[in-house]
Amino acid sequence: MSLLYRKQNQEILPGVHLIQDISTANSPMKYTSVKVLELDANSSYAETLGDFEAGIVVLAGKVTVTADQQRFEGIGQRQSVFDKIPTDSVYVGTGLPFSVTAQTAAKILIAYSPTTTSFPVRLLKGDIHQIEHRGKYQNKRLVQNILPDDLPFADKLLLVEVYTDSGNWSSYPPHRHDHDNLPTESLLEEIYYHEMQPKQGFVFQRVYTDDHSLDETMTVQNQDVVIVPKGYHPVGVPDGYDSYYLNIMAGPTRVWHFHNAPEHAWIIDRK
Ligand SMILES: O=C[C@H](O)[C@@H](O)[C@H](O)CC(=O)O
Repeated sequence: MSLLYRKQNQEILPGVHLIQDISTANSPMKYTSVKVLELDANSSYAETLGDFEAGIVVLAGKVTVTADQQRFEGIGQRQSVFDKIPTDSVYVGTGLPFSVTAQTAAKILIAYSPTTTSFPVRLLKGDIHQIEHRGKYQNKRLVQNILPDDLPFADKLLLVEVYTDSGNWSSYPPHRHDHDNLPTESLLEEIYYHEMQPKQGFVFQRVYTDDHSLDETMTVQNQDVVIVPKGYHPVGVPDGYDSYYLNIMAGPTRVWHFHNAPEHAWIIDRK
């Protein structure tokens, strides 16, 4: 079973192009699903959620989102993820209908997690994102938190975007969060939606468990998705290219407590 899902490009509605669609139907994931859509200007996508909550992230362009009688016009803060400007998102609670209409050519990511617990629809403006500059030496990365565990606005979903510049590593030193052992470690599945700049770039991502029963190293390309049902999941970015990924995490408890691989934890302690 590969953990790597290559980008597709299927016009599912007039002007609506499906880039990724990963769910329990075509993956081993139980808590997380994702769609990535590219919308031509003036095209629309609509859906009614079943027993799922959703986070709609405006990766690029400007859109209008309607959900549960609310309307959020002209949301989206950037033309490319590599503008490194925190963007806008909309949280939609379980069982509700929503629509997205593109005002400009746009790209959206819809993250889903199963739940019957209802939270209110909410606009998550980019300017509330908590920004972090993590790492040192060659593991520096910029983290823009979209829906972190200290924002009590969702039942299961956690959303974060990470920028890793040329020659650096992220999700590094390797960590896992696949043991339901709070407060030490939480069990969270994870989905990585990747983009590269320039687009022909690639990154290496390894997903592996302590016993190496799972140990897959992938060459990941622009708009590919890597799923992390369990295990450590470091990302290495070759010289000359910059990496972006958006992480969707969810599990039994909506808290991010991770465990660093002990043999690599020294990386953090360097002065
Ligand atoms: O577990 C979270 C994901 O691996 C990334 O969001 C990671 O934390 C990003 C990073 O710190 O490099």
